[in-house]
Amino acid sequence: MSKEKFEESIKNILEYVGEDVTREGLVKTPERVRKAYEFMCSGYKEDPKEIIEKALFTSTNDEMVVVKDIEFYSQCEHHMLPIIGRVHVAYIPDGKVVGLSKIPRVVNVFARRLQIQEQMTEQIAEALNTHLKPKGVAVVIDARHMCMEMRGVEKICSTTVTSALRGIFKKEKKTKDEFLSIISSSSIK
Ligand SMILES: Nc1nc2c(ncn2[C@@H]2O[C@H](COP(=O)(O)OP(=O)(O)OP(=O)(O)O)[C@@H](O)[C@H]2O)c(=O)[nH]1
Ligand SMILES: [Zn+2]
Repeated sequence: MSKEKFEESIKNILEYVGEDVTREGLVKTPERVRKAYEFMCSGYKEDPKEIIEKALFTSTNDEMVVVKDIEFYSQCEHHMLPIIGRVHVAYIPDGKVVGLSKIPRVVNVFARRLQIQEQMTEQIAEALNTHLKPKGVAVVIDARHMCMEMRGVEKICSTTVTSALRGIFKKEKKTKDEFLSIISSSSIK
């Protein structure tokens, strides 16, 4: 789709809500919104395989690696309103570790799309499981949904927690419990 068509759609929305699209503050709004959407949906153009495989390092470490409190912004696919939260990721290496920064990068790939939280949780776990091939991977997301706060049911104190477990995290309660105890101190601010 062309940039012009996108911007025309935003003008239509502004008119629909009763705005004067020619007033000073709004003249550049369609262009600004387009650029914001290009950024917020840039994850569609990114490949998690490339991100992970670029920074794999041989390691004999086989203890749990946890990257917690990775903040993210996404948008729900139902209302296109923000989902704001934190992702906690753990894996147990099997001969290879991944560059630490690549984990938040993978989170961004899936956050910067239209999402539902359950799918985003699965996609992060699946990408790491497939391309890092660890003994196990665990992903927990704790998030606020603006479609449940700013409108609709209007519940501002409620957060949603989702998880995806693979390999040893699924099989061994001890491993899962260790992960849960490491992330238990985290909460959304
Ligand atoms: N499972 C799941 N549901 C979500 C997520 N984000 C938003 N939703 C829900 O998607 C549902 C869409 O329901 P609909 O009844 O079609 O939409 P609606 O009339 O706007 O619903 P209300 O939000 O209840 O006013 C709502 O219950 C939202 O809370 C998500 O990440 N996961
Ligand atoms: Zn929603």
